[in-house]
Formats: sequence, structure tokens, C-alpha cells
Amino acid sequence: MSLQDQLKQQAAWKAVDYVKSDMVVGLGTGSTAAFAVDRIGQLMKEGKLKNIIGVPTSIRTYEQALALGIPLATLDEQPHIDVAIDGADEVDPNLDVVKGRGGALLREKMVEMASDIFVCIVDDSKMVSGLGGSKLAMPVEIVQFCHKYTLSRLSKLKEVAGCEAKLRMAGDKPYVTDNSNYIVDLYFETPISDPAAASKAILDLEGVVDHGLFLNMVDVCIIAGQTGVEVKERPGKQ
Ligand SMILES: O=C[C@H](O)[C@H](O)[C@H](O)COP(=O)(O)O
Repeated sequence: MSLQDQLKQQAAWKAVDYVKSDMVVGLGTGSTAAFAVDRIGQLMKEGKLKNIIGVPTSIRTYEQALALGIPLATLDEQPHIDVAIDGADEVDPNLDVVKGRGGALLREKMVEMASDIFVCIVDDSKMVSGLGGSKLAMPVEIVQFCHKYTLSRLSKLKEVAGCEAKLRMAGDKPYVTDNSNYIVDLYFETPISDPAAASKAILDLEGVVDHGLFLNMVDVCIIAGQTGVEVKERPGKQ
């Protein structure tokens, strides 16, 4: 296992300490969250966690959890989630995060908003001084209808001025999310100056379904680095 994968696993296993028997657990998506899902499956098999219900945030995670024998439900069936565990693409000093480079942002946001505690798990390469600062994508999920028009309007928003907007591709076709939508990736030269204003402006655009800015959502962030695992809690949260 690579060093980065070892760090992802350390963060994920630490996060699973928040899961207790009889809980409804939001199961995140991505390479880091996959370690947490595996760990929950393992602890259930060993009888150390009982009566868990998982609410997956993507078809990928649904399939992983199903193969592990974790009982699953949807938000329709389990609208209240005790704890959700998921990775992130960027984490800023306020524990605001960018998510969705794996395309799962909409279901992730729905599940994590429904959770009492959202535990975010990352290796320390994800830490940034400001969101958008890694120069990698900040994803926006949009409907397929007239997507070029929506992409053009997104790129002209003053709240994300200077960003480059690109339709995410899968080979020679647009990438399609689990919700049958497209993704526009926004690339920034410098961190987003006002993420809250950017969030609102993007959401206000017709054709936009949601975006990968997860603001004021993370309760606990577990950051694994070569010097150890750090647990950071959002001030004012339990
Ligand atoms: O859509 C994907 C999710 O938001 C992931 O949680 C995020 O991209 C982090 O993924 P990874 O743990 O693979 O870096």
C-alpha cells in the first residue's frame, strides 16, 4: 500500500471510532471513504458493530457496502443519520471543504446534511489555505439540458471571476453522474475570495443542481500525516 493510502486508511479507521452499534451511518464515496466502509464491514463481521444501517452516497459505495454485507437504506427510508464519514478534495483552516472530484457531490451533500455528525477524513495533502487553492477542480453538477449555456453563465459569474470552466469528460463523452447530470469543473488560479458568496451565486443559476463547496458542514475533520493523526473539531460543534 502506498504511503498516501496508509494515511487515508489511518484517517478512515479513526473515523470509524465514531460509529457505534445501532447507528444509521452515511457512507461516503472515494478512495478514502472506501477504507471506512471496509472497516465498518470488517467490524460488523467480527461482531464488534451490530445493527448498523448504511446510507450510501453513490452507486459505487452502494455496491461496495452491499458486497460487505452492510444493511443499506436510502434517505427516504432513513431520513435521520447519526454519523456520516466521507473524504474531501480540499480542506481549509475553517474545516470548509471542496468535494465531488469523484462526481458524487449531490448525494454526498444530501446525506451529510441529514447527519448529526459529519466526519471528514483526509490525508494532509488535502489541506489548503483557501478553497480552490489546490488548482484542481471545484465541481458543479448541472442538468444536461443546454449545458453549454449553463457552463458559459457559470464562467461569467463575478463571484468566481477568473475561473476556467470545463465540462468534465469521460473519454469522448460528457461524464454523467449517478443522477444523470453533467459536471462542470471550475479551476481557479487563486483561492476563491468569498466561498459563501460563490456558493450562493452558483446555486442561484438556473440549470445548476449543486456544487462541491461544503460550507459549515464538517463537524470533525480527521487529518492523517506522517507525524500522526490529528482530530480537529469545528468550534461550537460537539
Ligand atoms: O465525489 C467524490 C467525493 O467527494 C470524494 O469524497 C472526494 O473526491 C475525495 O476523494 P478521495 O478520498 O478519493 O480523494
